[in-house]
Amino acid sequence: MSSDTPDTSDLPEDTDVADDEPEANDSAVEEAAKRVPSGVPLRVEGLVKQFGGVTAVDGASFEVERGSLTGLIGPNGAGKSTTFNCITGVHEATAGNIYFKNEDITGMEPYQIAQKGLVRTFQIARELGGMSVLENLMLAPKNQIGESAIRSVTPGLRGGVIEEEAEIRERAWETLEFFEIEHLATENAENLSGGQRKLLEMARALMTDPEMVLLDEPLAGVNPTLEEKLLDRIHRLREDDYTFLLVEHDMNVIMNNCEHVIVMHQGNVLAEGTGEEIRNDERVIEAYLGEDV
Ligand SMILES: Nc1ncnc2c1ncn2[C@@H]1O[C@H](COP(=O)(O)OP(=O)(O)OP(=O)(O)O)[C@@H](O)[C@H]1O
Repeated sequence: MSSDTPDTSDLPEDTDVADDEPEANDSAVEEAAKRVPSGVPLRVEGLVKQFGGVTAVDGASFEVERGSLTGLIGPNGAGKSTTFNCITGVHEATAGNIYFKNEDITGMEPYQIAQKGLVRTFQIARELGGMSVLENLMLAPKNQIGESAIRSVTPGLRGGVIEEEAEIRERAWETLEFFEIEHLATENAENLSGGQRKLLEMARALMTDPEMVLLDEPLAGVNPTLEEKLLDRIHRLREDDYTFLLVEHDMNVIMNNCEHVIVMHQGNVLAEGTGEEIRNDERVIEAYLGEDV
Protein backbone atom coordinates (compact mmCIF):
# COMPACT_ATOMS: atom_id res chain seq x y z
CA MET A 1 0.00 0.00 0.00
CA SER A 2 1.41 3.36 -0.97
CA SER A 3 2.23 5.67 1.88
CA ASP A 4 1.77 8.69 -0.30
CA THR A 5 -1.83 8.07 -1.19
CA PRO A 6 -4.02 9.93 1.26
CA ASP A 7 -6.97 7.95 2.57
CA THR A 8 -9.93 10.30 2.38
CA SER A 9 -12.54 7.65 3.08
CA ASP A 10 -12.90 8.86 6.64
CA LEU A 11 -13.35 12.51 5.89
CA PRO A 12 -16.08 13.97 8.06
CA GLU A 13 -19.36 14.68 6.24
CA ASP A 14 -19.08 18.40 6.69
CA THR A 15 -15.76 18.72 4.85
CA ASP A 16 -15.91 20.61 1.62
CA VAL A 17 -14.78 17.69 -0.48
CA ALA A 18 -17.66 17.40 -2.91
CA ASP A 19 -18.08 16.60 -6.56
CA ASP A 20 -19.78 19.89 -7.27
CA GLU A 21 -17.00 22.06 -5.83
CA PRO A 22 -15.75 24.66 -8.27
CA GLU A 23 -12.56 23.63 -10.01
CA ALA A 24 -10.68 26.58 -8.57
CA ASN A 25 -10.92 24.86 -5.19
CA ASP A 26 -9.49 21.58 -6.36
CA SER A 27 -5.92 22.20 -5.30
CA ALA A 28 -7.04 23.51 -1.92
CA VAL A 29 -9.16 20.40 -1.48
CA GLU A 30 -6.26 18.19 -2.47
CA GLU A 31 -4.07 19.98 0.03
CA ALA A 32 -6.70 19.52 2.73
CA ALA A 33 -7.06 15.85 1.85
CA LYS A 34 -3.31 15.40 2.19
CA ARG A 35 -3.52 16.72 5.71
CA VAL A 36 -6.33 14.36 6.69
CA PRO A 37 -4.83 11.10 7.84
CA SER A 38 -6.64 7.81 7.98
CA GLY A 39 -9.40 7.40 10.54
CA VAL A 40 -7.29 4.58 11.94
CA PRO A 41 -3.76 5.95 12.17
CA LEU A 42 -2.37 2.87 13.92
CA ARG A 43 -3.06 -0.73 12.98
CA VAL A 44 -1.21 -3.65 14.54
CA GLU A 45 -1.66 -6.98 12.80
CA GLY A 46 -0.56 -10.31 14.23
CA LEU A 47 2.37 -8.83 16.14
CA VAL A 48 4.79 -11.38 17.55
CA LYS A 49 7.91 -10.62 19.56
CA GLN A 50 10.13 -13.32 20.94
CA PHE A 51 13.18 -12.89 23.12
CA GLY A 52 15.00 -16.20 22.81
CA GLY A 53 12.51 -18.71 24.16
CA VAL A 54 10.22 -16.05 25.68
CA THR A 55 7.24 -14.97 23.62
CA ALA A 56 6.45 -11.51 24.93
CA VAL A 57 3.85 -10.67 22.26
CA ASP A 58 1.98 -13.51 20.66
CA GLY A 59 -0.07 -12.42 17.66
CA ALA A 60 -1.63 -9.19 18.97
CA SER A 61 -3.90 -7.27 16.59
CA PHE A 62 -5.67 -3.98 17.27
CA GLU A 63 -6.43 -0.56 15.84
CA VAL A 64 -6.34 2.91 17.31
CA GLU A 65 -8.81 5.53 16.09
CA ARG A 66 -7.59 8.92 15.04
CA GLY A 67 -8.11 11.55 17.72
CA SER A 68 -8.81 8.97 20.41
CA LEU A 69 -7.34 8.41 23.82
CA THR A 70 -7.11 4.63 23.82
CA GLY A 71 -6.00 2.67 26.84
CA LEU A 72 -3.76 -0.40 26.63
CA ILE A 73 -4.01 -2.40 29.81
CA GLY A 74 -3.22 -5.87 31.06
CA PRO A 75 -1.67 -7.68 34.00
CA ASN A 76 2.07 -7.54 34.61
CA GLY A 77 3.98 -9.26 31.83
CA ALA A 78 1.05 -9.09 29.38
CA GLY A 79 3.28 -7.61 26.68
CA LYS A 80 2.25 -3.95 26.73
CA SER A 81 5.72 -2.39 26.88
CA THR A 82 7.06 -4.81 24.30
CA THR A 83 4.18 -3.88 22.00
CA PHE A 84 5.03 -0.19 22.47
CA ASN A 85 8.66 -0.91 21.72
CA CYS A 86 7.79 -2.80 18.54
CA ILE A 87 5.43 -0.06 17.35
CA THR A 88 8.06 2.63 17.84
CA GLY A 89 10.90 0.61 16.32
CA VAL A 90 12.85 0.08 19.53
CA HIS A 91 12.39 -3.69 19.11
CA GLU A 92 12.27 -5.50 15.82
CA ALA A 93 9.06 -7.53 15.53
CA THR A 94 9.56 -11.28 15.09
CA ALA A 95 6.41 -11.44 12.95
CA GLY A 96 3.37 -9.37 12.09
CA ASN A 97 2.93 -5.88 10.71
CA ILE A 98 2.44 -2.38 12.03
CA TYR A 99 0.76 0.26 9.90
CA PHE A 100 0.78 3.97 10.65
CA LYS A 101 -1.53 6.04 8.46
CA ASN A 102 -1.80 3.05 6.12
CA GLU A 103 1.93 2.78 5.67
CA ASP A 104 3.74 -0.36 6.76
CA ILE A 105 6.28 0.88 9.30
CA THR A 106 7.37 -2.58 10.46
CA GLY A 107 11.14 -2.74 10.77
CA MET A 108 11.70 1.00 10.45
CA GLU A 109 14.14 2.76 12.77
CA PRO A 110 12.70 4.78 15.68
CA TYR A 111 13.80 8.09 14.10
CA GLN A 112 12.08 7.19 10.83
CA ILE A 113 8.87 6.36 12.68
CA ALA A 114 9.15 9.62 14.63
CA GLN A 115 9.54 11.48 11.35
CA LYS A 116 6.22 10.06 10.28
CA GLY A 117 4.57 11.53 13.36
CA LEU A 118 4.47 8.57 15.74
CA VAL A 119 6.45 9.02 18.95
CA ARG A 120 6.61 7.73 22.46
CA THR A 121 7.69 9.49 25.58
CA PHE A 122 11.09 8.55 26.93
CA GLN A 123 12.50 9.02 30.38
CA ILE A 124 14.94 11.90 30.47
CA ALA A 125 18.30 10.25 29.85
CA ARG A 126 21.13 10.90 32.27
CA GLU A 127 23.07 13.04 29.84
CA LEU A 128 20.07 15.30 29.38
CA GLY A 129 19.61 15.64 33.13
CA GLY A 130 22.48 18.09 33.28
CA MET A 131 20.88 20.34 30.70
CA SER A 132 18.24 22.94 31.32
CA VAL A 133 14.59 22.25 30.67
CA LEU A 134 14.65 24.68 27.74
CA GLU A 135 17.70 22.97 26.23
CA ASN A 136 15.98 19.62 26.63
CA LEU A 137 13.06 20.86 24.60
CA MET A 138 15.20 22.49 21.95
CA LEU A 139 17.18 19.28 21.45
CA ALA A 140 14.11 17.07 21.20
CA PRO A 141 13.31 17.67 17.52
CA LYS A 142 16.93 17.19 16.54
CA ASN A 143 17.32 14.01 18.56
CA GLN A 144 14.12 12.38 17.46
CA ILE A 145 13.63 13.67 13.97
CA GLY A 146 17.09 14.37 12.65
CA GLU A 147 18.28 17.84 11.81
CA SER A 148 17.66 17.49 8.11
CA ALA A 149 13.98 16.91 8.52
CA ILE A 150 12.74 19.00 11.38
CA ARG A 151 9.08 19.50 10.70
CA SER A 152 7.30 22.67 11.57
CA VAL A 153 5.34 22.50 14.77
CA THR A 154 3.02 25.30 13.82
CA PRO A 155 -0.53 24.00 13.38
CA GLY A 156 -1.46 24.00 9.71
CA LEU A 157 2.14 23.97 8.61
CA ARG A 158 2.88 20.34 9.36
CA GLY A 159 5.40 18.95 6.95
CA GLY A 160 7.16 22.25 6.51
CA VAL A 161 10.76 22.65 7.48
CA ILE A 162 12.19 24.92 10.09
CA GLU A 163 15.88 25.36 10.45
CA GLU A 164 16.24 28.52 12.46
CA GLU A 165 17.08 27.97 16.06
CA ALA A 166 14.93 30.98 16.89
CA GLU A 167 11.85 29.18 15.69
CA ILE A 168 12.64 26.10 17.70
CA ARG A 169 13.27 28.29 20.72
CA GLU A 170 9.93 30.04 20.25
CA ARG A 171 8.16 26.72 19.94
CA ALA A 172 9.95 25.47 23.05
CA TRP A 173 8.64 28.46 25.01
CA GLU A 174 5.12 27.88 23.70
CA THR A 175 5.35 24.27 24.80
CA LEU A 176 6.63 25.27 28.24
CA GLU A 177 3.73 27.67 28.57
CA PHE A 178 1.27 25.04 27.44
CA PHE A 179 2.42 22.84 30.32
CA GLU A 180 2.81 25.84 32.64
CA ILE A 181 6.45 25.02 33.38
CA GLU A 182 8.02 28.11 31.85
CA HIS A 183 9.28 29.07 35.31
CA LEU A 184 11.45 25.93 35.12
CA ALA A 185 13.06 26.85 31.79
CA THR A 186 16.55 27.38 33.20
CA GLU A 187 16.36 24.61 35.79
CA ASN A 188 18.52 21.55 35.29
CA ALA A 189 16.29 18.66 34.28
CA GLU A 190 17.82 16.48 37.01
CA ASN A 191 16.46 18.86 39.65
CA LEU A 192 12.85 18.41 38.60
CA SER A 193 10.36 16.49 40.70
CA GLY A 194 9.06 13.19 39.36
CA GLY A 195 5.86 14.83 38.18
CA GLN A 196 7.66 17.75 36.55
CA ARG A 197 9.86 15.25 34.71
CA LYS A 198 6.78 13.58 33.32
CA LEU A 199 5.58 16.94 32.02
CA LEU A 200 8.99 17.53 30.45
CA GLU A 201 8.97 14.08 28.83
CA MET A 202 5.60 14.82 27.31
CA ALA A 203 6.70 18.30 26.25
CA ARG A 204 9.80 16.81 24.55
CA ALA A 205 7.60 14.40 22.61
CA LEU A 206 5.38 17.26 21.46
CA MET A 207 8.37 19.23 20.21
CA THR A 208 8.70 16.66 17.43
CA ASP A 209 5.24 17.63 16.12
CA PRO A 210 3.73 14.17 16.38
CA GLU A 211 0.29 13.11 15.25
CA MET A 212 0.24 10.19 17.64
CA VAL A 213 1.89 9.80 21.03
CA LEU A 214 2.41 6.54 22.92
CA LEU A 215 2.43 7.13 26.65
CA ASP A 216 3.92 4.42 28.88
CA GLU A 217 2.71 5.05 32.41
CA PRO A 218 2.93 8.83 32.18
CA LEU A 219 1.34 9.25 35.59
CA ALA A 220 3.52 6.91 37.62
CA GLY A 221 4.77 8.78 40.66
CA VAL A 222 2.92 11.96 39.73
CA ASN A 223 1.07 13.83 42.47
CA PRO A 224 -2.69 14.41 42.05
CA THR A 225 -2.32 18.08 41.06
CA LEU A 226 0.19 17.38 38.30
CA GLU A 227 -1.77 14.29 37.28
CA GLU A 228 -4.82 16.45 36.73
CA LYS A 229 -2.76 18.92 34.72
CA LEU A 230 -1.20 16.21 32.56
CA LEU A 231 -4.56 14.61 31.84
CA ASP A 232 -6.07 17.99 31.07
CA ARG A 233 -3.31 18.69 28.54
CA ILE A 234 -3.75 15.25 26.96
CA HIS A 235 -7.47 15.93 26.50
CA ARG A 236 -6.80 19.38 25.06
CA LEU A 237 -4.31 17.95 22.59
CA ARG A 238 -6.76 15.23 21.67
CA GLU A 239 -9.37 17.83 20.85
CA ASP A 240 -6.70 19.27 18.59
CA ASP A 241 -6.65 15.94 16.71
CA TYR A 242 -3.69 14.29 18.38
CA THR A 243 -4.07 10.56 18.98
CA PHE A 244 -2.92 8.89 22.19
CA LEU A 245 -2.30 5.29 23.19
CA LEU A 246 -1.86 5.04 26.92
CA VAL A 247 -0.41 2.23 29.05
CA GLU A 248 -1.44 2.87 32.62
CA HIS A 249 -1.83 0.63 35.64
CA ASP A 250 -4.24 2.94 37.45
CA MET A 251 -7.62 1.60 36.37
CA ASN A 252 -9.45 4.71 37.51
CA VAL A 253 -7.36 6.79 35.14
CA ILE A 254 -8.11 4.40 32.29
CA MET A 255 -11.82 4.15 33.04
CA ASN A 256 -12.28 7.89 33.52
CA ASN A 257 -10.30 9.07 30.53
CA CYS A 258 -10.16 6.47 27.74
CA GLU A 259 -13.12 6.01 25.45
CA HIS A 260 -11.69 2.74 24.19
CA VAL A 261 -9.70 0.16 26.10
CA ILE A 262 -7.64 -2.73 24.74
CA VAL A 263 -6.80 -5.49 27.19
CA MET A 264 -3.69 -7.59 26.63
CA HIS A 265 -3.07 -10.89 28.32
CA GLN A 266 -0.23 -13.33 27.70
CA GLY A 267 0.93 -11.40 24.65
CA ASN A 268 -2.40 -11.24 22.91
CA VAL A 269 -5.48 -9.04 22.87
CA LEU A 270 -7.99 -10.53 25.27
CA ALA A 271 -10.79 -7.98 24.98
CA GLU A 272 -11.63 -4.51 23.69
CA GLY A 273 -14.38 -2.04 24.39
CA THR A 274 -15.45 0.87 26.50
CA GLY A 275 -14.28 1.04 30.08
CA GLU A 276 -17.69 -0.16 31.22
CA GLU A 277 -17.61 -3.14 28.86
CA ILE A 278 -14.11 -4.06 29.96
CA ARG A 279 -14.94 -3.71 33.62
CA ASN A 280 -17.76 -6.24 33.25
CA ASP A 281 -15.95 -8.67 30.97
CA GLU A 282 -15.55 -12.00 32.76
CA ARG A 283 -12.38 -12.85 30.81
CA VAL A 284 -10.77 -9.60 31.89
CA ILE A 285 -11.75 -10.07 35.51
CA GLU A 286 -10.31 -13.58 35.41
CA ALA A 287 -7.08 -12.41 33.78
CA TYR A 288 -6.51 -9.89 36.51
CA LEU A 289 -7.52 -12.43 39.18
CA GLY A 290 -8.70 -10.11 41.87
CA GLU A 291 -6.95 -6.94 40.77
CA ASP A 292 -9.35 -4.04 41.03
CA VAL A 293 -10.58 -3.60 37.46
N1 LIG B 1 14.28 -7.80 26.71
C1 LIG B 1 13.61 -8.88 27.15
N2 LIG B 1 14.20 -10.08 27.22
C2 LIG B 1 13.54 -11.17 27.63
N3 LIG B 1 12.24 -11.16 28.02
C3 LIG B 1 11.60 -9.99 27.98
C4 LIG B 1 12.23 -8.79 27.54
N4 LIG B 1 11.33 -7.77 27.60
C5 LIG B 1 10.20 -8.32 28.07
N5 LIG B 1 10.35 -9.63 28.28
C6 LIG B 1 9.32 -10.56 28.78
O1 LIG B 1 8.19 -10.43 27.94
C7 LIG B 1 7.01 -10.48 28.70
C8 LIG B 1 6.19 -9.22 28.47
O2 LIG B 1 6.88 -8.13 29.07
P1 LIG B 1 6.37 -6.64 28.95
O3 LIG B 1 7.34 -5.79 29.71
O4 LIG B 1 6.12 -6.31 27.55
O5 LIG B 1 4.99 -6.71 29.72
P2 LIG B 1 4.10 -5.53 30.31
O6 LIG B 1 2.70 -5.87 30.01
O7 LIG B 1 4.60 -4.23 29.86
O8 LIG B 1 4.37 -5.72 31.87
P3 LIG B 1 4.34 -4.65 33.07
O9 LIG B 1 2.93 -4.18 33.19
O10 LIG B 1 4.76 -5.46 34.24
O11 LIG B 1 5.31 -3.56 32.73
C9 LIG B 1 7.41 -10.71 30.13
O12 LIG B 1 7.36 -12.08 30.40
C10 LIG B 1 8.84 -10.21 30.16
O13 LIG B 1 9.59 -10.88 31.15
